Amino acid sequence: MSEPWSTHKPTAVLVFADGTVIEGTGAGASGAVVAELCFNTALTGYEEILTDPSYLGQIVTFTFPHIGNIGANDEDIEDLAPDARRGAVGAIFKADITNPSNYRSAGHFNAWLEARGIIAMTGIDTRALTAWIRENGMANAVIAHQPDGQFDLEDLRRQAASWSGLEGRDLAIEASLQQPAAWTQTPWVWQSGFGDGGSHSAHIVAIDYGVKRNILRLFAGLDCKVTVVPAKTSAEDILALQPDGIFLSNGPGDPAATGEYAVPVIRKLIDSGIPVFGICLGHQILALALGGRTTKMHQGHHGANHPVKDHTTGKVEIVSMNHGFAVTSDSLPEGVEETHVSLFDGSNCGLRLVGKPVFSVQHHPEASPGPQDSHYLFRRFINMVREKSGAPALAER
Ligand SMILES: NC(=O)CC[C@H](N)C(=O)O
Repeated sequence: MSEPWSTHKPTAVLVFADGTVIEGTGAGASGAVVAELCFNTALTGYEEILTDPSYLGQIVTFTFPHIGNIGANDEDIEDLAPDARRGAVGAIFKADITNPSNYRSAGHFNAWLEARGIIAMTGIDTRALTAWIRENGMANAVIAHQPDGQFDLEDLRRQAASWSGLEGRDLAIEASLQQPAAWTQTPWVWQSGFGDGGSHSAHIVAIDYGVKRNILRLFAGLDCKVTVVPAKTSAEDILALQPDGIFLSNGPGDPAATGEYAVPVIRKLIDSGIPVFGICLGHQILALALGGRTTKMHQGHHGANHPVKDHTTGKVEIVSMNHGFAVTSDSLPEGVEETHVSLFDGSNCGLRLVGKPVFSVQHHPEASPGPQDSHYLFRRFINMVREKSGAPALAER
């Protein structure tokens, strides 16, 4: 038979270093980008996921089949600089993107992807691809979208093969703000939207390795004045701001690479006696500062339904996760206690420095997207701050 079965030409490809090519339909921005391929199993919050700066250098495969059908808006962006395009560089979906249907939508998701420079493809069996990542690990790959369907596959394969990957890469410096900034917005509330922080009971200085907005909102919502400072700010400059608490943010890339400049700063801040709280990358770098080690994970944790146990209370919380590196539990030195553990694989999810107001978690207590079980950690931190000033403690839950 000489007639082709289909005249459909793929307008997007995912190309692996070994030459494997997965064909699909292009969406979002056109072009090609090499990155690490990971998956996210959350059912909601695609806009928050794609704008989480921790995803810089990664392509996100969504296991949930319908992505984009509630459109896009400016309110659900997690990146601090909304136009800076720091976040996931590529995205893979099962279903084609439909017209938006939601009262909060301000535009079509495809146009939003394009404006943010995110290269995407649809028509992929994303659950099968996720099963493949689970077996084989997070691979380096090129995602390419060309409306005319013309691809130089050998060139794309070479790009995938020659990319050195995320290990050893400091991406926090790319995700971080260049100048200090004040943050006042409080969390979104049904029917009234975001609020603005008022009187201030404490000053939190957040070191920005790629911070998510909802973290800052939760601090502002707990009556804190919030100042965000760039990743390379010195301990002296941070202390000059007279913080009551110091926050170490989430962020992209390898904690070991970022730790090179962050660790000496964090050690000095711990010595100052001011309470310190870290999330995700901030947790990993804090572990390094305390003498622990981090490793690259096989498939990472990316989703919104991960069970984590808090050893302090014995309670299990369902959490939002997004990490591809982890703190090695047995590397934690004496005096540093493991406080949280993943019930999926037993990996470390939290630590505290015994006798000091210093602790951190691997998961994302701010959620966005995800369950709010871990919001109590913000109150735990603020209580450390309040204890120092003699203010009465907030209820943790
Ligand atoms: N969300 C984060 O802060 C991620 C931390 C780090 N980049 C990792 O992948 O493990």
